[in-house]
Amino acid sequence: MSITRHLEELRDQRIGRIVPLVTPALMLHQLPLSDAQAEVVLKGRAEAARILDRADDRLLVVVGPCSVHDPDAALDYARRLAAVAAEHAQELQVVMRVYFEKPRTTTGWKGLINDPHLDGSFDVNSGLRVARRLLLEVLELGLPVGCEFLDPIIPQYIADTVAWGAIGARTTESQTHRQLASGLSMPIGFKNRTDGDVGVAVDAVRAAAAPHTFAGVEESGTPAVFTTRGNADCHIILRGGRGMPNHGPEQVAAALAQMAQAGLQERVIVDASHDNSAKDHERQAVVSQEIADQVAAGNRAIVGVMLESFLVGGNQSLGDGANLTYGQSITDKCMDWETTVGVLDGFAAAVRARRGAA
Ligand SMILES: O=C[C@H](O)[C@H](O)COP(=O)(O)O
Ligand SMILES: C=C(OP(=O)(O)O)C(=O)O
Repeated sequence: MSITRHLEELRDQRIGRIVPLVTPALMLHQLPLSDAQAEVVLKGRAEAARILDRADDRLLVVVGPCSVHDPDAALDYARRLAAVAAEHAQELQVVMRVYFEKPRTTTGWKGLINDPHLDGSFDVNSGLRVARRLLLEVLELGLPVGCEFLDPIIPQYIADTVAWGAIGARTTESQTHRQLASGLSMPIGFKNRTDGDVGVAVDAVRAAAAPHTFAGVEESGTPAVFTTRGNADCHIILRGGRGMPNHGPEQVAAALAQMAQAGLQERVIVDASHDNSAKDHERQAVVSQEIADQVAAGNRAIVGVMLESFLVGGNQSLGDGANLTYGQSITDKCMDWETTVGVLDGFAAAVRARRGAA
């Protein structure tokens, strides 16, 4: 058997297509951060870290669509959010959820970077460009952004714009993602596992705090061995699991006890969506109130909340990508804008009450 034939039969047996990908360096050169935008990121990261350390008694509020599928609608949302964030700046640090990578339970649309035209054409080069442009536009409004990191090379294209990051429930247990978090420049929240297990998120926080060495891709696109310094700003996010919530006082206390037992700072972000609201957007406001009540009663370990919110409530099916309702999610159900404003008012009032109780 010839060597060529040998290789043909050995390699890429299940690869259908390979398309060249723009390098991170080229994308950063074409879409650079301005000084003002960089300031928003740096300030956002520093404020988030101070809140996590309880040196700042505000709440970190990560709020925005489940996923971005229409950059115009996301920017429209960002403009409204920037105004409300400024109103509540004394009580809340608002970070907009600008999520481009969707982890799926089985299959489904995997986000704007993976399939920006929403039609299965998987134009990842455009997806990265559209995503980075939107991130810069949101920063231009003075609003820091939060992203979930899923694919381990995507941070090279966008991480410089991100003030706070998440590792999702499906990847919290993954060594690859813990290593990635250990080298990321912003605070990272680890969700509890989809079955509700909080221990894996606690383990993840410990793992990500340590230095790691692993293979990755440099800004130039060259493969490289990275050695990280460890990320001290990691924390857990309670999102419920297997249809059951874990945002109540007992479950929050139990999660904090697990953290203390592991020698970690007692601090937690609570997600009002996902299994804490049974993925029902109308329940999110109720769950938010239940979280706000704990804050108002003096719980200082609840340092932040996560909300899924968009212009229009609920969600819609992507279908063939045509005739979509403007401003409505194509992934998880979101609270509508008016409800979101009320929920943010409620969290700001809870922070004032907590201060009063201190
Ligand atoms: O938050 C988003 C979704 O819950 C997550 O991506 C999983 O979605 P799926 O179960 O619809 O695939
Ligand atoms: C995917 C998400 O959540 P989880 O990992 O908790 O399912 C999300 O917040 O978009």
